[in-house]
Amino acid sequence: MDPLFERAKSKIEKVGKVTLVASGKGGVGKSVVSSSIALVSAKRGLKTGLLDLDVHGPSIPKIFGFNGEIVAGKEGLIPPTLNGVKIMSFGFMIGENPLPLKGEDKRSALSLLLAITDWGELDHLVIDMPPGTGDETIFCIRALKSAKANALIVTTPSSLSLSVVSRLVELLRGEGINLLGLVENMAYFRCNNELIRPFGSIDEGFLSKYGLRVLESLPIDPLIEENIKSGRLLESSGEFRSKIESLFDKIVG
Ligand SMILES: Nc1ncnc2c1ncn2[C@@H]1O[C@H](COP(=O)(O)OP(=O)(O)OP(=O)(O)O)[C@@H](O)[C@H]1O
Repeated sequence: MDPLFERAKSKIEKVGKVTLVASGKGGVGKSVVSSSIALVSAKRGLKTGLLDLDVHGPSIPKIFGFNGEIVAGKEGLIPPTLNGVKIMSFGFMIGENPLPLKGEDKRSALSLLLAITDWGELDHLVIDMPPGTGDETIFCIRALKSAKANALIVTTPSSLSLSVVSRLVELLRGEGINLLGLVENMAYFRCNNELIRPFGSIDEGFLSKYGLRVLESLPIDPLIEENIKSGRLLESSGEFRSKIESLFDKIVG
């Protein structure tokens, strides 16, 4: 038994609700969706944390516009609170530098981050998982499964993005994680009142084959990029924001 791994697991087990946000491919908007869910969760009055477990490409500090330093207290690292959300990320330790870890060292780093973060009291923890179905995703799923987490898979409707979703579905279900469904991101935009879906639609046959449902379809919102640059993700993005609120109602209620 690895004591660090056990400590990491027990920390997460104490949280009321845990939402894992996973994706088969990188770049589909997993971090944007996790951050948005966490912001809505905090706005609804839940004590909310957001944990970025992406070792190689952590985006959460950028999305929240955080450049400060984190501090350690008696019980561990104290996650800074930004826009009502407590956030923790490898990005705080490495800044813009690469984290050249492999195999066992990477797993130890993930256990350490889980074990030494002092969340205090939390109602809801949103976890931005590493992308893909590799080693670190499997490790994180095993560390988090005893917390009775619910998972979401973020994908675009493109055939390439969907081609890896099935593997992730099987991985999550094989590890006994409750999979709530898919979030179809960057699914459409509106032009002259016409709804355009540049990547097409998710095939019904695919959904029924894997027993999945699309929980929400999110638009391509050009304001997101601007909002990220100013550290205010959900500011003034009407349709995207209302869809995230509706997604939150479906997954947390
Ligand atoms: N609905 C959207 N509309 C417009 N831009 C979006 C949308 N969702 C995400 N983006 C943009 O797409 C890019 C990738 O998003 P994000 O970093 O969240 O992806 P990711 O899946 O977490 O990637 P990775 O796992 O590789 O870190 C970002 O520049 C983000 O601003």
